[in-house]
Amino acid sequence: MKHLRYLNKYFYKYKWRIIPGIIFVVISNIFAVIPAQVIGYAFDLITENIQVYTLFNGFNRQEIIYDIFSKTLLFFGTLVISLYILRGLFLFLMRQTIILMSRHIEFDMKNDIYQHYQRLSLGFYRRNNTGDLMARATEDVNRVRMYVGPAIMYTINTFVLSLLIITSMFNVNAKLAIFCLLPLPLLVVIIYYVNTLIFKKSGRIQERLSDLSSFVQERFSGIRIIKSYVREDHTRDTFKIQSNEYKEDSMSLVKVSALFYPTMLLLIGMSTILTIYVGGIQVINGSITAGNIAEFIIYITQLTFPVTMLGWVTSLIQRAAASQERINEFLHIAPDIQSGKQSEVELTGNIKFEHVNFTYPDTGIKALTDINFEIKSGEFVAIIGKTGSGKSTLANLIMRMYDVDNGKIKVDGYTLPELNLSNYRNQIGFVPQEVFLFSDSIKNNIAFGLDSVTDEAVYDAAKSASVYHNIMNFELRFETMLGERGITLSGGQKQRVSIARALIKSPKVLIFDDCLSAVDTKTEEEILQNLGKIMKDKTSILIAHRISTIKNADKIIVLDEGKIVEQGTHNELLKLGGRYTDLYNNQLLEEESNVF
Ligand SMILES: Nc1ncnc2c1ncn2[C@@H]1O[C@H](COP(=O)(O)OP(=O)(O)OP(=O)(O)O)[C@@H](O)[C@H]1O
Repeated sequence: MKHLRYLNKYFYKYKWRIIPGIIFVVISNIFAVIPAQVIGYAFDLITENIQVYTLFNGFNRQEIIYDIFSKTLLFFGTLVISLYILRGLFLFLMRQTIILMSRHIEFDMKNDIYQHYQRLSLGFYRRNNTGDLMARATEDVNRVRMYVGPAIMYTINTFVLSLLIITSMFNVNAKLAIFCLLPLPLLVVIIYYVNTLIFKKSGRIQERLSDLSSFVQERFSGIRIIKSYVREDHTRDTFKIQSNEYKEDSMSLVKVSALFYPTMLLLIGMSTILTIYVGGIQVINGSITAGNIAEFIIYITQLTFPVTMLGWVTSLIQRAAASQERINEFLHIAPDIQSGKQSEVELTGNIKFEHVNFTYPDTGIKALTDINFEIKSGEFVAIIGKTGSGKSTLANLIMRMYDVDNGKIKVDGYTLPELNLSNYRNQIGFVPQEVFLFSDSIKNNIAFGLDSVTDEAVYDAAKSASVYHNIMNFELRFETMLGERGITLSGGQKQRVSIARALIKSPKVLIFDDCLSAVDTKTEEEILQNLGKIMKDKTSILIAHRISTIKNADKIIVLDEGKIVEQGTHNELLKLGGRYTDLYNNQLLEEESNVF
């Protein structure tokens, strides 16, 4: 329960909704109790009037009595209807304040959670799967909303109504009140247990459904693989098994729900029978009137719904507490990467690694060992090495996606943790190894890193990335949609759009993480030439596998198993006759064999 305390700040924020809400609940319940008393009174009046009417049998006064009698009845009827209309009005106002407040809180919470998620570092996203992140921001928030809205509203409502009704009942007759209320606690307990069971079962159904939809989503995304490996039948069978589990769970829920209403009706029926039986004896004794029985029966009917709600509300609160605990678990995670205190600086692009060691926190894989090098501002530096040698890790460390274990990375003399993170990252153009394009137009994908942009700037960036002509060949040109409902770009086109996205920022430092792999050598050369012009006097770091891509670099760093094994220019490294020369010779051999 303590987890729900987190919500108090929202209640405080919306106090001017919840306070009137409570007042409306009280008023609406007063208008629920008064009609029962009026009906009881009218009931007694009817019995008395009928007696008087029969007394005047044969006299012409009987007509006048009949007239008075029907007018009184009409008056009571109108009164009851007016009272119920007023109750309806206040019920409407109660919902308008409390349920609306719950929607505001839901909105605030979703925004807070989303904002917090964005601040968390890459490690967090690796540790938690997307489905879980989404579930906490949607389903869990929804369960908490059921607490801040309906649960609170019904709790106050049940409390106020029960208080008013029980007081009125005891005012009429204590003995009858006790008999009448006797089955109700049993009803609360049963409803609580049945509801918990229903929630547990529907939770499981929810899980099954989300497993089923993830399964279907993944299989549809991989439909090409399924078809090429002729696994349609196998996939259909797996779907059937999962679908069957969902069906079984749903059937079991239906059984429990089917028991719910009959049990409830049985207990209410018992309460009514007890009231009539005990009340009947009291009427014969003369301690209450027949009208009181009518009044009590209305009370029972009115109490039924709130009492049913009590069991429901208890399970709602339990579920909300569990959901809030899950939400809090993420909200209390502090970002691993904290921005530095240094005010914004304009980078010149001097990067220095001093004895840097780095181990991935989740896997314990030591990716970099004692890395030392310096990139002077304006240099073009290439990083090469076998797969898994730590090249992307190096790029990630420069982007400060992770912090180093020990050693220092200095940029323009500042260590990375000193720098203002957004200001720093904003000045770097990063093209990751795995291209990611949003389901949006090509133009918006290129302009992604900027708040405002001109068409010209987008065209220039596309030209520099040598993708302009490809885009112009599409019917909608730069407005062409990418992603699920749009077109699919080729691997090389995707890489070039991703490069254009980095170039449009006119970054001070540019990092290309093996993003020319799907581009043919002629286009690659063109891009590199454009880059030479754009990045003149700015720092460029290029991670590549092909020596042809990097041979003109000012410095080439050769990595192997997380260590720098060689560094120098192309010619210097060839002279060394070491690892770089081996790579060079291997690639020459490959090219020659390709020719034949
Ligand atoms: N996010 C991660 N979490 C844990 N370990 C990782 C992560 N990313 C990479 N590694 C590990 O770190 C090591 C270096 O990987 P890295 O991606 O830096 O290599 P690379 O040289 O870029 O390889 P490639 O040329 O294949 O892209 C590998 O052993 C890899 O398994």
